[in-house]
Amino acid sequence: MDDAAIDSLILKLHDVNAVKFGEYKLKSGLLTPIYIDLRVLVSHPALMNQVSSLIYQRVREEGLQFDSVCGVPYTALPLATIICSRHEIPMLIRRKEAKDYGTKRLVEGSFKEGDRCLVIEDTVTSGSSILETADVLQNEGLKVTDAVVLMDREQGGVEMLDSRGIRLFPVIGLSRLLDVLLSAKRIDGQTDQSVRTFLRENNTFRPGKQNGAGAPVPKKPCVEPKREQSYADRAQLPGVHPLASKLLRIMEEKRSNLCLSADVSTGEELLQLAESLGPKICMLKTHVDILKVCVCGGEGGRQNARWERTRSCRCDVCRQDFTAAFSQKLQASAEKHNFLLFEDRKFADIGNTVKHQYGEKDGGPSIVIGVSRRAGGIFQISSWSHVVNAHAVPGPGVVQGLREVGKPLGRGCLLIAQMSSQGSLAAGDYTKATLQIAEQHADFVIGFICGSKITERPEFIHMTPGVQLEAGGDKLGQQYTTPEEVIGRKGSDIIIVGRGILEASDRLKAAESYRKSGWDAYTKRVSVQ
Ligand SMILES: O=c1ccn([C@@H]2O[C@H](COP(=O)(O)O)[C@@H](O)[C@H]2O)c(=O)[nH]1
Repeated sequence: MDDAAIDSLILKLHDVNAVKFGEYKLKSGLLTPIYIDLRVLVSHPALMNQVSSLIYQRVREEGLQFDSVCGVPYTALPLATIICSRHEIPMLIRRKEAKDYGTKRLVEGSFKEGDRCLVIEDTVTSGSSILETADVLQNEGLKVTDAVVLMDREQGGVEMLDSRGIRLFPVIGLSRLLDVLLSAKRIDGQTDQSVRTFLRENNTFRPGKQNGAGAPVPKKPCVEPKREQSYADRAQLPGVHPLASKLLRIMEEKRSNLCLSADVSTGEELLQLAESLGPKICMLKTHVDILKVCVCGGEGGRQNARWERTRSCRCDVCRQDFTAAFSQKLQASAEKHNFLLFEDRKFADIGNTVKHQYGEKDGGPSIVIGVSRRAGGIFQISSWSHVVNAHAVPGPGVVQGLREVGKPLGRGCLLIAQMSSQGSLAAGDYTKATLQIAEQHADFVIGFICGSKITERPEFIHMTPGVQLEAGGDKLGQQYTTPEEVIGRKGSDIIIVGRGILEASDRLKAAESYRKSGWDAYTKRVSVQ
């Protein structure tokens, strides 16, 4: 890059107060002695042009290949617009929130599945804002492997993104900025030193890493490689939920991070799947409301007495599948083959209601307005399913209601932080709020349903649906990503696979392929990092 142009830009940025010294709060809440405020650029069109040119120069120098450009909202949006307009490159706009009318898209602009999108950012600290935008783009089927940033605060953003498969190319590093301001006597030696100390001591990824201004990202990381904790390590962490610990141990023992989504319509087939594929999986996910249930209320077999007693009809009319005996068989199979049961019920009501839907604390009948009623409905989920899940949309009360029933039984809950379906609204701030609810209820919430890792806290388990051996989708908006992508690049822990296995001609062989792909991606991840 043109050193003189960069030095001159640094001084101009200082002139317009885009570089401030004092005490400022970063997005993370951390107090910093230097603040880069590139929002002021919009009032200085000549400077905007200069910044955009230098960003584009960096793109060219690195020979980056892409089909479109997306600026991280909001400050980098006008920069991306100038670059795209000047060089006639298609641009995409990532919405921070989906509209509640019209197309409800999170990414505006035209693109095809698999198109490569280059991300542009104004300033990077930890890299989380770039990652957030990249996640949204990737959830829409775009490939994001490269990003360019004007100002790198050299606090671990490059390394963090590198660990998530995104190369970040900075135009200016903070050390270079300090050098220039010091030689121009814009700052004194004391300020220079205090900022450098702050940067050294506040690396958000790995302490001590300094990134040369404008230097290309090293092909190999020049920091000590950090090994990610294995499932077995995480199972032993103090404070990890006992059920999460059990699941992590099962995964390690069975060398399986595969959850089978057994979306079948008869109990017989479900039990047969549990028996035959049990050895390959760490978890069996059910939708028991797909199973045939009694439609005759016991009339069909004139077995009313039995129906009242057992809720089990088995007459020739309805051949009810979900019975107490059935759930016992399912539990026996889970015990025998060492996997957990997960009823994918997706609770989404107020605490008081979900408590009744989930079951009873003691499993007995409850009296409601003088009528004997068995809470938990016909499925009695809390009595047999180790894990359930909930949407965060009602707020923390949904978890509190489920916890009242599930915690005494040793059950655990997954919160739905993101969904695999196209146009899902569970993204961005919603995902963050979901994480907060989980953190506040970590004695019951064991992890998330999500597209990628949403927290570095190792006690939470990330489970990802929408997985097939080839990326793609179905006609109703389901989007598929591969096990390598989900486990290897997106940092999730468990792949949830349904039709990829259920529709295979040899289900056992298919389950073994998914088990192996998921496991191989995990072993690569824990040994490489
Ligand atoms: O975001 C979500 C949440 C849940 N699911 C469930 O996972 C399976 C996926 O089945 P496939 O046949 O592999 O598509 C299904 O039970 C969904 O209800 C999801 O797909 N996405």
